[in-house]
Amino acid sequence: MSPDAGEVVRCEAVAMSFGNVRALAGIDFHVDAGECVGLVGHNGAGKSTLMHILAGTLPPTCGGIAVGGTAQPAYGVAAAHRLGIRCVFQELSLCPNLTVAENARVFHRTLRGFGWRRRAGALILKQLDTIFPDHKIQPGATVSDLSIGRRQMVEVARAFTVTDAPLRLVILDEPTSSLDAHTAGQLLSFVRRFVAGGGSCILISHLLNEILHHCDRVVVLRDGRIVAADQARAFTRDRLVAAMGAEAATARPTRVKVRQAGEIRVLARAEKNDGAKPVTARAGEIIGLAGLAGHGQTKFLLDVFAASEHPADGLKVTAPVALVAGDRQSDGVFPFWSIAENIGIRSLNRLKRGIFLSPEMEAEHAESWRRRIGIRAQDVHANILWLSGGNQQKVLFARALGSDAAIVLMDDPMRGVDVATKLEVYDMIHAEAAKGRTFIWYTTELEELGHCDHVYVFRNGRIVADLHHDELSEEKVIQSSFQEQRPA
Ligand SMILES: Nc1ncnc2c1ncn2[C@@H]1O[C@H](COP(=O)(O)OP(=O)(O)OP(=O)(O)O)[C@@H](O)[C@H]1O
Repeated sequence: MSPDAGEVVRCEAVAMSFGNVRALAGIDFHVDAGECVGLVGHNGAGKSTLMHILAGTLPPTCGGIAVGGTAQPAYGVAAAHRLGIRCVFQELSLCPNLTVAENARVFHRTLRGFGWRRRAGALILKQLDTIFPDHKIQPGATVSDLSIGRRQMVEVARAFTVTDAPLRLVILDEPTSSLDAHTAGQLLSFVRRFVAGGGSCILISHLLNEILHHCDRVVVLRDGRIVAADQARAFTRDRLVAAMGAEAATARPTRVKVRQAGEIRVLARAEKNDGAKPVTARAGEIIGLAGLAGHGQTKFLLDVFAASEHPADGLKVTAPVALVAGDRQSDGVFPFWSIAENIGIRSLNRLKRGIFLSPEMEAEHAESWRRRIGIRAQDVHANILWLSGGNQQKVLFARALGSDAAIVLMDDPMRGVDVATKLEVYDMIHAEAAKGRTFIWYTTELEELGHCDHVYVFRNGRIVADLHHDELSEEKVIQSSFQEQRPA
């Protein structure tokens, strides 16, 4: 490897296999100082694996890594940190039982001695203020009490904090997947400021507009190989999608036929005794929940879910419910179970022979969904954690859609799902709604609201707008997200 002054990191012929799964098939990849490189590819293409190798958390099966032009034969987490390479992983890595400040301290071992907690708090707060000026996160807050969006903000801010070690490259693996459009915009403009100041970033995202508008160069991975690499301005969305191998992934019209009122009614209030309008969802309706992240949408979904089991004040649910969790790490995936068990858990009654669960029926059920929703796994008996993040999310869809639930609650469910799969899932949602299934869908991706019959916008736990499909626009949703509710 020849030294290059402007080069931050380079890997040559890097390959990685997990058993007989080849995640990377020999990759040459580099990042220069002062550039943001976008990395895209289908679910399971190998993006996170490459990032783990660059962050030193996974040693490659073969190939070499050089930092600043110097080969690093003994590369690992400590070396990466010392050399200024940080990573914000897709599955967040904060310690949930520690505070925000304590999590910052874990990263910076020099923060010790008298007053370390205050100094760690000040450090992370300064970075949060810089990246997300209106974050409202307290350094003393326990991480498990924060919403997934706020945890993502802390994780991002922590990666950019500096004490004694240098900071040269920050790898961001789907950093906006749990952020609303406003907060995602703040992060992406900060990334541009960071690279303008000479820092470097790798940005992984399934939101291709983020890649096209905020990266200097784009690299496309497909089945563990680089299939395209060029300046961002040389790509169009269609060229990116085609390079990813998703021929069918052209945008389709999102207009949905507004259906007649049916017999299933979900009647709920966003917050008890607050005078807000009730949410009504009828059979076959696709209802959107919007607004800035953390303004009560997830709580509302969880309240509906709980009310389907136990009657609750002001909340009436008259049909079986399934939930697609957005925070798969804490609420969705059973980590010690196989893919088949994770898919079948919501359908146990239908997978029994006599009184016992039939492993064959469970495997058949999972196999049919593996094919239908394109879960990239060699075997449904494999542990779910062997799947890439997006493929784990597909398992959660399969669990809900394959169940008998008449109402499917979706908590920002497309986190980490690739473009082609998203379009397939949208089609499935429309087909299922046409058959009478009801969807209540919280999304941080504004364009997904176009699939909904109508949309409730949340602010501070209350519904501040009820927008019908025909009057829906991004501006109206954003405007309502920032407006306080008028007195009823
Ligand atoms: N710990 C593991 N054990 C077994 N297989 C793994 C493991 N981690 C990743 N893989 C496999 O390696 C391949 C690449 O996965 P990777 O997570 O790098 O994909 P990705 O491009 O990041 O996908 P996504 O967009 O879904 O996050 C996949 O086939 C995945 O199943």
